Amino acid sequence: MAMGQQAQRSERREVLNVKGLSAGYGPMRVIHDLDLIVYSGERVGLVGLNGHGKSTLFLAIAGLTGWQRGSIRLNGAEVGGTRSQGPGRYTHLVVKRGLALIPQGDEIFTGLTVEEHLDSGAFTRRAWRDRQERKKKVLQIFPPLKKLMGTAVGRLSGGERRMVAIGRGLMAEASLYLVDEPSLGLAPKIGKGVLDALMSVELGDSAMIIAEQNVALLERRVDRVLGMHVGKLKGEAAAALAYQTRREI
Ligand SMILES: Nc1ncnc2c1ncn2[C@@H]1O[C@H](COP(=O)(O)OP(=O)(O)OP(=O)(O)O)[C@@H](O)[C@H]1O
Repeated sequence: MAMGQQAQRSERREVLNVKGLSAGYGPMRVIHDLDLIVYSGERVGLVGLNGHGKSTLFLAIAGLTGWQRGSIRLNGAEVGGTRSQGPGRYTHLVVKRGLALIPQGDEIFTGLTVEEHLDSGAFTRRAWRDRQERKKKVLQIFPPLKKLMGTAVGRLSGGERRMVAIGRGLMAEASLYLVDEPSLGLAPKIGKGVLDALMSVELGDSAMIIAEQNVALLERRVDRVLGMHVGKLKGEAAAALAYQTRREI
């Protein structure tokens, strides 16, 4: 790592600090004793084959797995621990602490318009107050949505729906954005366009983790790529899965 980069990292804040996280569903353990730190301003890629636990890691951060244990600090506050009262019991608190989860499969409501979806993403008081400003930013990132604001999402193409789902996540006043498989199910050119848009998001003091099976879409465009294999992170050292790009500082 270059000296400048090292200095820059030491000044950066830990947005996410995961220690000893295990998580799963019923008797099945999917995540195994996982550690991960993500700093403010970082865009991190998470790659790995189907079923190796990328989505489960995101769900665990949001408190949505069947069970979990271990520490998850979001902006310095503990949001992890044992979830003995069922999935989702504390998710609203994690969201208040600064999490925006953009789940795999869009989770959109076909009868609502594009604008209603975007507004629904501005769920904190501050994000709601600033929603017009935030919508403008989302429309700069996804210009095709401009003409579709009054259109019901059920009438949109797959690529447009994905833009709505991601745009809704970006409406939150979040400091950690978890984006699960943004190119999934899209034609290659459309998927690349969605990834381009995610790369253009100005993170400022926030951070983003993008889970993606298509490594080529992340290559040289994110700060780090981590590989996920059978519920464990294969850090920057695993050449086949992980590499680090160096930004000009
Ligand atoms: N809600 C659930 N209940 C039970 N098992 C689940 C649930 N969600 C995921 N799993 C299982 O957990 C394991 C990890 O799945 P996960 O979705 O986290 O992997 P992934 O790396 O994100 O892959 P994909 O890209 O397919 O989502 C798989 O064996 C999957 O079948």
